[in-house]
Amino acid sequence: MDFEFRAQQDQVRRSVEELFDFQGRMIGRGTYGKVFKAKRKDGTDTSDYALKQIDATGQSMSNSAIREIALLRELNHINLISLQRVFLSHVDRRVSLLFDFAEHDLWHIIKYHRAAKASKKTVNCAPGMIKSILYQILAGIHYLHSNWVLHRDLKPANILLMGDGAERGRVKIGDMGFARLFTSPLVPLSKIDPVVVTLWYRSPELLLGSHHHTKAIDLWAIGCILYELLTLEPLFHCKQDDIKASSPFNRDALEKIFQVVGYPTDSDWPGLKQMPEYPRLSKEGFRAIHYGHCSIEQWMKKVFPNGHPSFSLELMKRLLTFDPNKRITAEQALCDPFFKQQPLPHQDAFYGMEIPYGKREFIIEDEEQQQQQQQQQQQQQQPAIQPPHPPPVEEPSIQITQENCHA
Ligand SMILES: Cc1ccc(-n2nc(C(C)(C)C)cc2NC(=O)NCCO)cc1
Repeated sequence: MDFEFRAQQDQVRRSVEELFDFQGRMIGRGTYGKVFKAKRKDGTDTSDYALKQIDATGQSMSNSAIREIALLRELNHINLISLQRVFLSHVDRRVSLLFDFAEHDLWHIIKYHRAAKASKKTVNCAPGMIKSILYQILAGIHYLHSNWVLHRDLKPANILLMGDGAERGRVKIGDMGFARLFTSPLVPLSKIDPVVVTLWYRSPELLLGSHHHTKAIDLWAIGCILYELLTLEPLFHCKQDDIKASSPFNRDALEKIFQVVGYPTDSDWPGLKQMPEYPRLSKEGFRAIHYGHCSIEQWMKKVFPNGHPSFSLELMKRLLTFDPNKRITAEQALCDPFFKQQPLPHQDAFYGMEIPYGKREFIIEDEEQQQQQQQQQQQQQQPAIQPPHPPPVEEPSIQITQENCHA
């Protein structure tokens, strides 16, 4: 090593601790390390950032940090989280990744609306909010898929939304990695962090043991997220899966899917019989006859007897198609007539409304204090009644441009 050059570099190289203030402002944590809300100390830039400190202790941590850096430095889209800087610390062998900060995410937004619904409080939302969020998710995933990148873990906690500011209401798809979380068994995870490993968004082909991760698994997850945005309830709600589950087959998750979508026929899904876990279906007692009356039409008629302005049954059916080869692609979904009908998808999902959601809460390190934090969170989650928001003024919506829709 050129120690003289290194000494020179150390003189000019500023550590992340010197440049950014983030102590005591943890907003997330996983096996990878922790995420903090950070701000530049020198005031040259008043933006907030998300600082991800990866404990590069083990080989696997370093590998995942390298994989994350290598991937994100190649990606650039307004609907994807963007990596701003990388800090490597020789001293504590730590890798710090600086991302743009998103004040909100769909896990917290849905939780807020569920709490409001439960306490019969009115929350005013812009009529086009769901359509805008769906369109932006599809645009980000279309970009990923165009670059042969799969997300593989799309769920509300990974759909971030920018708060007030230049990118107000913009979706930023991330991969927060909360699923691989260790923390004290004393404190139930679901109370502190977004949901741990969940099967609610897992496609039928994955549940039946498919070894091929395809773009279609992301579109199935988007169909599940759309339903949850519309109803505030997860569509395929089933017991959380044990992280170390030996087999991809999960009876509860499949039962829920068949109850909603119906049982797949050979013509629906010609490849069904070739799925590795297909034999377990009959062994576990699944019979087509049990789901003869089940279909998405039936299910949605029960949920929305009078329809819903932000709901397209056709698009939902195309997203929740059993056969991954027949499932709609992100590009096709962006061209769906649903996005050409009023209200058009606005670039600001919160357009025409005040943002009622609270700011991100800081996670207190000390366990004993975590209990206090939970009580505070539960008290604070009761939303105030929102004043009516100003009527929307006509502004350009997201242009359905050639880049998004090769109709
Ligand atoms: C090991 C690893 C972890 C996360 C990512 N990843 N992938 C993405 C996509 C969705 C834009 C492709 C985003 C990220 N990383 C993050 O979102 N990091 C922010 C806090 O964890 C990649 C690789």
